[in-house]
Amino acid sequence: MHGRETRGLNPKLKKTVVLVGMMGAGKSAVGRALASALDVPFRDSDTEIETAANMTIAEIFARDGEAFFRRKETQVIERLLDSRPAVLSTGGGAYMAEENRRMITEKGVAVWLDADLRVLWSRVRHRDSRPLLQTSDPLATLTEIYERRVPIYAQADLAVKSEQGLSVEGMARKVIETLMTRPDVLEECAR
Ligand SMILES: Nc1ncnc2c1ncn2[C@@H]1O[C@H](COP(=O)(O)OP(=O)(O)O)[C@@H](O)[C@H]1O
Ligand SMILES: O=C(O)C1=C[C@@H](OP(=O)(O)O)[C@@H](O)[C@H](O)C1
Ligand SMILES: [Mg+2]
Repeated sequence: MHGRETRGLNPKLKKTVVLVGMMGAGKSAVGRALASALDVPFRDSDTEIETAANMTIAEIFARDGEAFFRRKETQVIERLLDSRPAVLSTGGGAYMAEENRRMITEKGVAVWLDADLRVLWSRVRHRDSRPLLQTSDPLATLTEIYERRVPIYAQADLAVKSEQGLSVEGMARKVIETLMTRPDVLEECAR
């Protein structure tokens, strides 16, 4: 799936697609594939924060704390929503802030990548890059975060279910199919 060759269609993105959802839902991986398929820029709020600080997310949490990280996250999302339509992958906690939800829905469209706990755990369990999961029982922590956040993610404008076994490209295609139901977001143009 490359550029505008996607399934012979010529989709034109009219609003920034903002991917939200849990750690491991695939926001970063699917976001990159989606941007490539739609031929639009790809941005990841975590990467933007890391680049600006010249530190990893884990280092920022350790040195400056989560509250500092959340302030940077809001600033980055606000800035990125002001550029031309793109795919913006957020960090898993970004959608929890009411201010962020308001900005995202005003200027873009929020798409929840909805994966169940088992799938999420299988994707995050071997990674130590996520400071919130550096606890004595990371599965219990992930479960607690999941249960607390799901009702908020459910407020997203659109939701796409991420099943075990579906490839990143397959998931990007599923997101495009969902976006196609919203002509105010993704317009199918004649060649
Ligand atoms: N169908 C899929 N959707 C999303 N991620 C997948 C899928 N299949 C495998 N993965 C892998 O799961 C991980 C998801 O992590 P990531 O994209 O960093 O998620 P997030 O940014 O939401 O935390 C990546 O390593 C990705 O390659
Ligand atoms: O869920 C969260 O609060 C977080 C998710 C991470 O991003 P991913 O969802 O891309 O892993 C990153 O922003 C940070 O570790 C906090
Ligand atoms: Mg990510």
